[in-house]
Amino acid sequence: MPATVILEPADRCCWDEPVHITVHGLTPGQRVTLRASLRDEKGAHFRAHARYCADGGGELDLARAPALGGSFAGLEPMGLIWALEPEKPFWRFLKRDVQTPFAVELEVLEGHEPEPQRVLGRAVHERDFLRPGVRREPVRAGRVRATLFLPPEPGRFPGVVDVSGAAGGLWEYRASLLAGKGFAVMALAYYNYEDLPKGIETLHLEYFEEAVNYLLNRPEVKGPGLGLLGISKGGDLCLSMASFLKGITAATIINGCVANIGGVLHYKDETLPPLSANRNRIKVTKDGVVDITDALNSPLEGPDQKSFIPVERAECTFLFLVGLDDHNWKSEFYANEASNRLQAHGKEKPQIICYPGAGHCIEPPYFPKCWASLHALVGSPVIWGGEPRAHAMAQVDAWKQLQAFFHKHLGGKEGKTPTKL
Ligand SMILES: CCCCCCCCCCCCCCCCCCCC(=O)SCCNC(=O)CCNC(=O)[C@H](O)C(C)(C)COP(=O)(O)OP(=O)(O)OC[C@H]1O[C@@H](n2cnc3c(N)ncnc32)[C@H](O)[C@@H]1OP(=O)(O)O
Repeated sequence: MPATVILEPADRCCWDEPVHITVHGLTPGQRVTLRASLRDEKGAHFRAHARYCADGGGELDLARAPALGGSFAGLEPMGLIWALEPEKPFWRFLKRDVQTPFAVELEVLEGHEPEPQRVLGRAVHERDFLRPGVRREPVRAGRVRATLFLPPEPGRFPGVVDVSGAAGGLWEYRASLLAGKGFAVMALAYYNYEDLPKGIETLHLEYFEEAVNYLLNRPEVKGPGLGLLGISKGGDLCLSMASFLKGITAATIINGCVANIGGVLHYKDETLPPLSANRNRIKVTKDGVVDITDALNSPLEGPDQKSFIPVERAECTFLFLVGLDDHNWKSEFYANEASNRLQAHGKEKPQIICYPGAGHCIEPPYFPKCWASLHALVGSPVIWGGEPRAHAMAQVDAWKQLQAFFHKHLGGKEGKTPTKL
């Protein structure tokens, strides 16, 4: 008997939203395997599968039925998405063009055998990166190279600058999704994009200042200050922006470093050198992948203190989101040191939310965790850390927390989101 896959919302939703999957038309207690697959824009295949049993009425509801094994186990209504794994080694799940969705193919297969079985039902679920009506506007203003995303409704919105990690380019997926939640978000490129510097060796905060002023002057942006959202290298850039520039009200740092990283940062007559590293502390795992967790020197010792970002100069409120299994570097230590420095100077204690089992790449909800991939500054694959389920839960919570934080400090909805972890 053919089975019917029912999706709610039907056919499509935004990538950061859950989808409710049920299967109708099975026999009571029937053993089936559900399989999800997706092809990214470079043609790389991602797959996940899980074994289930239908209930006494021949229905399978992923919100009620635990998976009995496969890519994950237990009650995981979104497991088929967050547990997607690349076929290609060291491949990372990324979205390059936010104007097109990812199509997830779902199949219901007969039985629990590991080999392919008869297909009982099938559905395609499209997951969008632009909520209907969200406006996408490329920004080429002065030196600024960015993309601005505006919510569909007319009005003025809390403004956020989104700064990605090292590797450069212009990554829009976080900004486009966040604009769907009522923010005016500018994804900002800062190197390796169009006519911007090719490398990270020398950056000038004046560029970021120009971007901040551009966004603040947009009529759609509710002032008086902006939010900053930075991950990894983007995190230390946001700390520097908050410390040196005017017009910043709130900053969320996802697994950032409290010291300047990768290249020299200049602002007017001040310079922050990059934190130095010791290659002898780089480990190679049993799979032959590089683990750089311990490579960087401490920003509390010797000449490396010059790289410590003077966060005490910042006038804004901070939220640090930390993966406790970050293998890129010591994010918890850096967040605590930022907090210590702020408090030592009489500043407000920042909120630090730590996620056990979460790795370095804390992305929007349901992004499959990447085990290891090419690290632009290292030149070889590095492990990012994170246990898949804990990492997936952290991404859902972090997404809620950063929205609540920005709404609280930039306007819009009030309130604190209690962490579920
Ligand atoms: C034993 C060896 C020892 C080595 C020693 C080295 C010592 C150095 C000292 C180390 C000190 C440690 C210092 C730590 C400092 C860390 C500071 C930085 C912290 C961060 O910011 S980490 C965050 C990383 N960045 C991001 O998250 C942004 C996302 N972008 C990316 O990851 C990259 O841009 C990406 C996807 C790898 C490449 O994108 P792009 O440039 O657009 O891609 P191309 O098409 O041009 O391809 C280039 C290259 O990348 C491969 N590629 C493309 N897509 C992917 C993908 N989805 N997943 C994995 N790999 C991908 C592609 O195949 C190309 O590779 P080639 O080999 O073919 O050139």
